[in-house]
Amino acid sequence: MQRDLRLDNVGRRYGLRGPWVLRGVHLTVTPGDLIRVEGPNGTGKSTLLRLVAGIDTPTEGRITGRPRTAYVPERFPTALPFTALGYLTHLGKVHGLSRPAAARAALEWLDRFGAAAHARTPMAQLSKGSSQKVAVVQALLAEPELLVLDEAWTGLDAAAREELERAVAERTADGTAVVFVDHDPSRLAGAPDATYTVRDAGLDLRAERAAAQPVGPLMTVVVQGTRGAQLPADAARTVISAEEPEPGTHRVTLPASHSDVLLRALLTARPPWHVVSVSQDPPATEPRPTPDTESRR
Ligand SMILES: Nc1ncnc2c1ncn2[C@@H]1O[C@H](COP(=O)(O)OP(=O)(O)OP(=O)(O)O)[C@@H](O)[C@H]1O
Repeated sequence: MQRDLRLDNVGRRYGLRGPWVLRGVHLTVTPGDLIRVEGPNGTGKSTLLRLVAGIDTPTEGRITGRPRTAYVPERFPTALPFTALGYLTHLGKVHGLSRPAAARAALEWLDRFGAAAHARTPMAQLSKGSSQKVAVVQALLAEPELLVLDEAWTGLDAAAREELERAVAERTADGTAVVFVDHDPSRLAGAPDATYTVRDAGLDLRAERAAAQPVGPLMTVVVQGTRGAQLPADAARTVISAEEPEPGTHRVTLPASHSDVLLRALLTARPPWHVVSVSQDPPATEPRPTPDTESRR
């Protein structure tokens, strides 16, 4: 994603005299942003996501800076005359891959989501969960610059839900912007750069990254780099807090779901970083040592 997607004074209503579902909405999505959208049922979250995804146009206002976008809709059409693999290969070709490359990527993604066994199943015969995996894979396959996920975790099994969290962390670390709605408040906890609430047809900024209270499991990772080295940008993006207790040694805290991305970024950096320790943080009910007391030990 080269530049920002901007919604300027955007409004949307259905029908000439329908009530305004959204009005006066301003939103800027920058590369690598992870943005959560929340709000009660029927307030306009899906309407907003369809505008952000570019599959709907505003009744008033402007949307500029459209990047290459992929979208997982709240309801994915299943009655398509393809097998899962046939459908995904077709989409891969639409996104510019050769047929063999598209089929290979589709199979790899289906495998990652535990659905490789259903590759040759006609779409109309897939279970709800497998069909949702195809919905997610069609979006990831496109290697978009902006990924829009409307309740994409709904219907996935636990392993696939985790895999999607991992994929989102990987994509955002690579500069893809992700805008998502999910009914589970702990989804990607601690990771969003911003959380917006749709309320009274407007969009309120509820929390920015610095103020977000992570509630999911956290990890603490201690790493050593060369003296004076800054954490690589890809790694820094995943962390909630970081300190340098002594020169060259960094202690970072991050959502456990992002640890793979952090470790990969550190180990593939040039020169690579040395990982000293990785530990799951104690549950929030146990007192946690403050950075101050730790550094005095
Ligand atoms: N295609 C449409 N035609 C007419 N009205 C629509 C259309 N899509 C949405 N609406 C109306 O717009 C309002 C907002 O709907 P939307 O689906 O965007 O809300 P939501 O917050 O995503 O809801 P939910 O949490 O239930 O998914 C609702 O009153 C809905 O009935």
